[in-house]
Amino acid sequence: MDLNNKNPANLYPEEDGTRVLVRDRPPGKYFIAGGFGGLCTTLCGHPLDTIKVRMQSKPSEYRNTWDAMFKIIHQEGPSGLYKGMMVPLVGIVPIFGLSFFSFSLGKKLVAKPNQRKEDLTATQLFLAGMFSGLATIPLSVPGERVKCLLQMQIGKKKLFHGFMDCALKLYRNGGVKNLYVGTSATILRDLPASGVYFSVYDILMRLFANHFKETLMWHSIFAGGFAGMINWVVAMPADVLKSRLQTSSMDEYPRGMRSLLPKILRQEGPWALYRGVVPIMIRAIPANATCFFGIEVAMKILDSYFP
Ligand SMILES: CC(=O)O[C@H](CC(=O)[O-])C[N+](C)(C)C
Repeated sequence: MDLNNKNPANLYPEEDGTRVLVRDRPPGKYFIAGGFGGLCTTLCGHPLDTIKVRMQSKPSEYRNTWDAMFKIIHQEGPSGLYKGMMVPLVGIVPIFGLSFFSFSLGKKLVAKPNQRKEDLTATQLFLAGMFSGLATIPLSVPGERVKCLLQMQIGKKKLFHGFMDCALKLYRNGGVKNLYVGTSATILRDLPASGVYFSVYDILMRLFANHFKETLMWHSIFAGGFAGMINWVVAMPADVLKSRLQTSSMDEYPRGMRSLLPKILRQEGPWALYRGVVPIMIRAIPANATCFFGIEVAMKILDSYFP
């Protein structure tokens, strides 16, 4: 699909025709399109996310990705892979919306006076991405806490009956603090990971635009899949800490990461910080490629209604 067809809504050549510029859109459009991208990401990537959380939180039970997948399907049926999906479906849409919205806002904040968005340096894009990661923390920490706990429920006797029940039980049993278990680990994960995610995507799209003079749908899908992979290479160690903290009780690790990290390194070695990397990498490419595919489609629709 040519993103440039008929009305060049999102891309247009500079006067001398040598470069292609990305048109600036209002941040509200990024919120809606980003939310739709989040929906595509969840539908495509949730089963592998469940395998990752299980492997990270119960390492002794699952030998590898396939072992985890077969055990879950054998013991709980295929629906076991979709456990806890209601939270991302309800939560990821606004989180991704906010994430793409605040990245576009972050680009405005880091731009020097008269500097065009297209001329932002890699460092500026990284900072705008970190800003986006920070903006989503208030929503993503409780969302991840509930999602991880639901994904870890095994067997018939269920402690939590859905995401509202889980959120309410956590709140009644420890207040807001209980919902925000794992905040530091999530900050450590999302700030640098969002920084690389958005900067890698934007730089790749710029390279494509300069090389091909127009940007096609597959460029966006490729750049999104690649950005998703790099995002997780950076995010993994903090993600392991986050998953362990968020699937434990409030008093298990009283000093949070400072209690957990030395314990993991002592008992399991540094490679434990990359536990779950296989399912997350298998997930990252299609999940983020579909995310950016969804965003491009949503943007095209929005541009045709609100040029
Ligand atoms: C940690 C995370 O959710 O990363 C997102 C990519 C993915 O694979 O889900 C990226 N981002 C939060 C920046 C939208």
